[in-house]
Amino acid sequence: MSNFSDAKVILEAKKLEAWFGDFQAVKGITVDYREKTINAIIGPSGCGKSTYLRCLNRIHEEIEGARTAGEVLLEGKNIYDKKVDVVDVRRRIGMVFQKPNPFPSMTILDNVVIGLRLQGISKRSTLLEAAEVCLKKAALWEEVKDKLNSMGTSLSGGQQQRLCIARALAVNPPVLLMDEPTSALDPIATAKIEELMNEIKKEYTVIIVTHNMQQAARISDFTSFFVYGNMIEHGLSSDIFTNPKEKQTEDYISGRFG
Ligand SMILES: Nc1ncnc2c1ncn2[C@@H]1O[C@H](COP(=O)(O)OP(=O)(O)OP(=O)(O)O)[C@@H](O)[C@H]1O
Repeated sequence: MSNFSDAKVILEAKKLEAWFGDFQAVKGITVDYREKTINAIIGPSGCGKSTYLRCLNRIHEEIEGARTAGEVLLEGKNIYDKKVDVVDVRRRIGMVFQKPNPFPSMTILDNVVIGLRLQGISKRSTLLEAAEVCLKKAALWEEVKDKLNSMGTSLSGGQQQRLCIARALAVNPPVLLMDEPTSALDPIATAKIEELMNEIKKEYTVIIVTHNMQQAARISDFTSFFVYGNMIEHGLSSDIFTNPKEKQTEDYISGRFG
């Protein structure tokens, strides 16, 4: 099995810290993410996984009283640099949330192409072509191709989540963050999303928070194990799930802790 040592590093967290007021939720995380890999983050509830993920595209700072320290380098450039445009950061590091959140007043088509429209693309044929490509990548095209003008919210939960994935992919982000994207879905919808992740990783780097260790083991190339804001262990998923270095990781994956 590949250890991905030839793959280019696309995103790096360096001594990344996060606070809510005086409470430190993320405590100095340093890690590299390689291009076209799936990276899982696992750990007990409340250990800072979502907060850490939200620091990787500067969404954390939107919460009142929240702040960060350290650096996140996207293709070598610190996204926390004062000169950096936050909107551009969030375009290049996309996000899919736990609960599917299609824009309620928009059709399926408009949901997918909203990011392109905001970039000034208005030609209908270009938007339709882009929508088809993204909906195919999100494994939703066959189910919606005859009803692109129906409301996004008319779809099932699993379809809505795939619509949100298509929407995130439309602006071609090199990195896609996913925060428990299947936890609100049934096993069939979950399996569909796991399948499409193998397609997504041909072009994108994915960082996914999941509570489901079988899911992490099945779909990810690398796994990080977090406890109380610290990263206890990070490595190839094949090692973490079969031969972890740290006792705490072993206890967690074997269900003795957390
Ligand atoms: N808006 C907030 N204000 C204050 N504290 C918060 C806020 N959001 C999260 N926290 C705290 O920060 C810590 C980390 O929370 P976070 O949601 O990142 O954990 P998590 O590992 O993603 O948890 P879970 O697996 O349960 O989703 C927790 O102690 C939580 O109570």
